[in-house]
Amino acid sequence: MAEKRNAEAGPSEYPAKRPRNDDDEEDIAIDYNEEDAIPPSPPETNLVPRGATINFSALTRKLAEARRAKETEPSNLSSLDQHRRHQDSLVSHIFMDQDFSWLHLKPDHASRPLWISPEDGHIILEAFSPIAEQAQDFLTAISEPVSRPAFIHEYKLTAYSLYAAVSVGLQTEDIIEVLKSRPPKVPVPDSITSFIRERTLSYGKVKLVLKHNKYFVESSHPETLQLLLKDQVIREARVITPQMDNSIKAATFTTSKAPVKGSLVIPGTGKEANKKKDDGKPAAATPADADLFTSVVGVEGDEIDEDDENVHAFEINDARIDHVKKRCNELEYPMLEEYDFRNDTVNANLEIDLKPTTVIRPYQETSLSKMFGNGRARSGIIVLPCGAGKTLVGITAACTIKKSCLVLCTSSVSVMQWRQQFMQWSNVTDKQIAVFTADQKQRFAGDSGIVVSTYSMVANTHNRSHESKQMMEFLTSREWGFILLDEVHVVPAAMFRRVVTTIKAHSKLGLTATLVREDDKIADLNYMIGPKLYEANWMDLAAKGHIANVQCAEVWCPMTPEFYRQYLRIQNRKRMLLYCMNPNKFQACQFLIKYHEDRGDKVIVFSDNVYALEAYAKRLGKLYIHGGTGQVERMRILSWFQHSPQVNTIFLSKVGDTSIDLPEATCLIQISSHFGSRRQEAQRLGRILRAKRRNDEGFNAFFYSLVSKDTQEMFYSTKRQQFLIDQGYAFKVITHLEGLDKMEDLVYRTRDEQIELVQSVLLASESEADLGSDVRGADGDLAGTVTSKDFGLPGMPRAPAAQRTTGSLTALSGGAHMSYVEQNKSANKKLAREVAPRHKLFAKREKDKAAMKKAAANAAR
Ligand SMILES: Nc1ncnc2c1ncn2[C@@H]1O[C@H](COP(=O)(O)OP(=O)(O)OP(=O)(O)O)[C@@H](O)[C@H]1O
Repeated sequence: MAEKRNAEAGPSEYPAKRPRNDDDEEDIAIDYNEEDAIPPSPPETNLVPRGATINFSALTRKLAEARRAKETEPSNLSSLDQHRRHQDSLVSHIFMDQDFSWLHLKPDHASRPLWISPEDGHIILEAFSPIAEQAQDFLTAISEPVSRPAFIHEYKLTAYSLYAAVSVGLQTEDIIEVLKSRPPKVPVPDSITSFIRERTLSYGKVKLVLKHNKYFVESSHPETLQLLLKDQVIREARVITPQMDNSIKAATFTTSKAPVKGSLVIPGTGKEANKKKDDGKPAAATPADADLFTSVVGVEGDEIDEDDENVHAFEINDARIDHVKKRCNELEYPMLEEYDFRNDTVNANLEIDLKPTTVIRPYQETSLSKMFGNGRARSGIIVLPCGAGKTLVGITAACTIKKSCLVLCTSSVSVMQWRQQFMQWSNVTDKQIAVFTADQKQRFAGDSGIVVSTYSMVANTHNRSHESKQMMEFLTSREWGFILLDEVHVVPAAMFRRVVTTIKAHSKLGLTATLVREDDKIADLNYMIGPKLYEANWMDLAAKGHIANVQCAEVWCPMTPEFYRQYLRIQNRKRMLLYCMNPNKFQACQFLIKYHEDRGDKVIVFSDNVYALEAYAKRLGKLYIHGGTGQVERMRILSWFQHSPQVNTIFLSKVGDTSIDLPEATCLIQISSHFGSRRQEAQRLGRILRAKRRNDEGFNAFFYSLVSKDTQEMFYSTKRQQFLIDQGYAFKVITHLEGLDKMEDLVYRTRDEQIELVQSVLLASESEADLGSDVRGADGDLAGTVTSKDFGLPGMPRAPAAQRTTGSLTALSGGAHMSYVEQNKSANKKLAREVAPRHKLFAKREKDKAAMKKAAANAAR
């Protein structure tokens, strides 16, 4: 369904201009499809005023009465009786089934920061409590953060979060004990303790370990292995060697087990969450941190305590791994994957280390301690905010494992960045690191090394060139110690499956900032990659100066009468073009650019809609980059933006959402975006979180979303902000920009100009309204022309005077048409079968192209 909508939404930038050939298929489109790609039109009635009235005095009165009633409650009533009794109280009808007044507060509840819902496992934390920080560490380990604004945080206990907790070494009784002890204001409801017991009983009891190139199912609970071996699928997959007899005791053999070094402490409990395994050293904010880091990235073999007594294992056949994993999942004994890399003598070591000058930050270290806490590499996902340095986390992990490593990312730009960062942070040599992209198919020298590639290059199974086939053989025929999956959330699960099963890797690490999808596929990652090992708090990192403080604002721009009339009249996609091109938005954008340029900020303006992008950039005299802008031109513009005081603003289409590292940027203005995508909003914000000046005193970065008032855009805008609001960002609403009216050279000031603008929008073809349908660039007619011809920037190399074209040879020969539905491969296949509709599509495209050329000519006039 999501794919279908996506196809309807039009091709996204990269695929739209690339021929359907494996060698050009390295980039995957930034995919904001999922449920909100082409969402149903929101009802205009959803544009509700933000301050509904509540009768607080009546509510307070009723609450006081309820409190009085509770104080007179006989104490020997069972909780349930009390519950029922309160259902009849005056306040109950207000809170309905959310009336939890029957849960008695502990006498010292004011100093306790937690409240746990007995019904759905939601946990509320008072973030202003003195022990909130430690409680937060514990809560992020056992539950999913739902929302973390400044004062009150919300978490949720889920089966997956408990799976993750167990996987990083927490034990059932420890979780319950910590929860029951100091923090909660109310006794922990029985429903919660039994949920935790039920869910953690089997989780984490079984591990899949690759040792000496053999797979073992390992557990410190022999009865669990016995139970598994009763299952036919698992029994048949087991390898029986002559040394083992048939009893489980003999069939399992003991193996080494390392202590867990990281731990979680709630002060006052006197209890560490993983006390049973730990040596008692607290993990956070103590001098032992240095040791912890050593345990993470530089463990010597003899630091591991051998505890051969308790761990039992049986070997399973390599070929049956997938079956066994699947079966264990079905039996509710999901296998944790751990790689005992130091005992792997079969795979060659890779002699790489972090450079002595590389210092990883505390949160990077903590995240890695979750992966390497027991001396082995656990597979899973680390979630860090945009710009927080996920790349270095991945590189440190690779330097710890010291085996061949495959890095997969989303675009060829990222591939080059990963390679460059490996060179920057580690002592890896040129010969040890290779890239596999459309243009370069390198192999590393020697037995071990690093390959950086894209998901598409590895997952693609069609139309491979001879060179690519050979490269794939190289990748699939060997055993990888480590696979690093950058931006794990963007790849549809089907794609993951192919990548994860094609490549034989001992351990997997997924990195992302936004573990959200609008569909339900995010849960697949638990099975495909592993549990979430760590998730950082954005606000904490901002407070500590690791990422910038950002002021977020939504600027409401009223539609001009001419634009609004057309907006109400038109029912097709052009409505979107109308709210993007609203003259008041134009003016707000111009004003904000000027205001921030004058303050010394570097501004990025984002527009998903390429028509609007070009129109704004040309009218305001700024440089722009979109999918059709050639690589050289892109690099030139980005370099001017970074180094020239004359280029302080650039316009970017969604090609700039991810992978563009511009630490100079300090202000973002969003004029058009992809419907309700929460992920895109967060990734865009990420462009300014890495601002170089973030540690200047009182420094703030700025993020503006320009929204045309009383249009669908307001609905989408609210939805988009949700992820960031949950991370603690507050969006201010600006309804009036002080000083805008007095601005000189304000564009579209007169009614005539505005009417002319609305006419040109109406003349534009409907396809111009597509988000990211960057076909102009594919035709090579407009991309980059503003940058090379319209701007004479003294002191900068001038682009050649000749007309630029950015189309490839394939495009010239007509092959580019194939890329129209590139993003949806199954749809491509379908189209290939259905000849007639394909012709129609081509005919429509020709029509669109002609209309576009006409519009471009109009715009140029
Ligand atoms: N420990 C560190 N010391 C110094 N600089 C660091 C450290 N970690 C990260 N950085 C810098 O922070 C910036 C952001 O890092 P990186 O690009 O890895 O972020 P990211 O989390 O991958 O962001 P995004 O999700 O937006 O791609 C880079 O310029 C990087 O060099």
